[in-house]
Amino acid sequence: MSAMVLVLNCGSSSIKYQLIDADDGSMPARGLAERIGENGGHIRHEWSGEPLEKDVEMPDHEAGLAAMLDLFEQHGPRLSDVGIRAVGHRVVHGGETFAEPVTIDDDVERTIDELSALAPLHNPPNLAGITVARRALSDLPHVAVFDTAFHQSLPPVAYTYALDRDVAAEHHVRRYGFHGTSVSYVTRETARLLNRDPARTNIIVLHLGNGASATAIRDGASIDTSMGLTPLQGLVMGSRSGDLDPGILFHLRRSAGMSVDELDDMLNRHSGVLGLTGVRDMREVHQLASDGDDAAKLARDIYCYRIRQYVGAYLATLGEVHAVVFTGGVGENDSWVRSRSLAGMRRLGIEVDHVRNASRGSGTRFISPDGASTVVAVVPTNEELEIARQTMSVVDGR
Ligand SMILES: Nc1ncnc2c1ncn2[C@@H]1O[C@H](COP(=O)(O)OP(=O)(O)O)[C@@H](O)[C@H]1O
Ligand SMILES: CC(=O)OP(=O)(O)O
Ligand SMILES: [Mg+2]
Repeated sequence: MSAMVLVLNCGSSSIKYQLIDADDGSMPARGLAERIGENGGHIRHEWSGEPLEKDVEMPDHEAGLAAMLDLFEQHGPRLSDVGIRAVGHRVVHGGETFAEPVTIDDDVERTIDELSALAPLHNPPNLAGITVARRALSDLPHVAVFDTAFHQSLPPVAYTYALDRDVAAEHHVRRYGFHGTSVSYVTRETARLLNRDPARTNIIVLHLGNGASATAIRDGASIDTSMGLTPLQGLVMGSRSGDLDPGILFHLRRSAGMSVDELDDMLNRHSGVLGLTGVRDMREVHQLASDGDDAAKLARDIYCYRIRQYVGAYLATLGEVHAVVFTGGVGENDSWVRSRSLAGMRRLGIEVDHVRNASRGSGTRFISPDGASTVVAVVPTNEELEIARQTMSVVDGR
């Protein structure tokens, strides 16, 4: 029987979708609907041959999903023809409730809704996608796969903030961690690359995309990670600040009169690389830097400095590290960031070979010298395949 899954990743103004075979990773179709709820809606639908580009106004996620299903019906592949088995949904926050993927029913939807307070940017659009997809594709099982699930193995010493414990307990304040679906995939791929049993492998995974995180893996399980209660903590990101002194918030509240919503918006949407430079894409930052822009040079140095500090922290946490792995759009493509982040760590067993690092491969590859005590590698992530696999594991009970 086929293992074909429709994977949906619904963001606040976009729907990313892939039709993907959980068994062999083949991907007959994929696409991206953008500018949902704004003017100038657009869908790019890729199936055999030239990608199809279409302008279509999508006032909400329901309209976005309807437009997507229309493209499948009109241009193919028709979902009824490909033997699709299930729909897999990316859900960012699963709180403490979900340590595993689950089949979605009304109760699960309600719980995801309740968790929106902990991930106001991510869970509401995830949920909107689920609600409309369950209605439109009502004869298929729908499975939620959570970014937080893989990090449920964190020990209390890593997930507990040093706050009033009663307040923290009442409001579920703890570190949850995100990007777990990606990190889980990359962990398994890395163990395979090293020819090691994942359950005996220690890895530092650097997922550097729009959001960015570092995770310490001991014996195949996540034991610490840089994102926290929300995906705002940790590394410097495209538009998020990452770590800062919480006192800054009180200072800006009192001195600049900024409201909580304004602070939230600034830290999540106008900080990080964007706040420092005016552009969010690392390629544009490099362009500015090579044109002599000092703010861009400083921003990329800060970006790499934060990564290196987390690598140092997780070396200390893990004691022994078999691999440091880069993934995500920046991690997979940006040799400058990789080399700058790990420069001067030879005495800690970490070294980047500059020829290997600079070579323009696109697949999984070592970038450390032969015989290095800690391997440095680039391992492209595939969150959609991981979501498809986890979805099928729920559907088939396998
Ligand atoms: N060739 C490249 N060099 C440097 N950075 C890149 C390159 N390609 C993509 N990126 C970065 O990757 C980011 C997107 O990462 P990705 O993991 O695809 O994002 P998402 O979190 O949306 O899945 C872009 O914003 C850009 O900064
Ligand atoms: C949780 C998170 O940060 O996701 P993304 O990188 O897709 O924004
Ligand atoms: Mg991402």
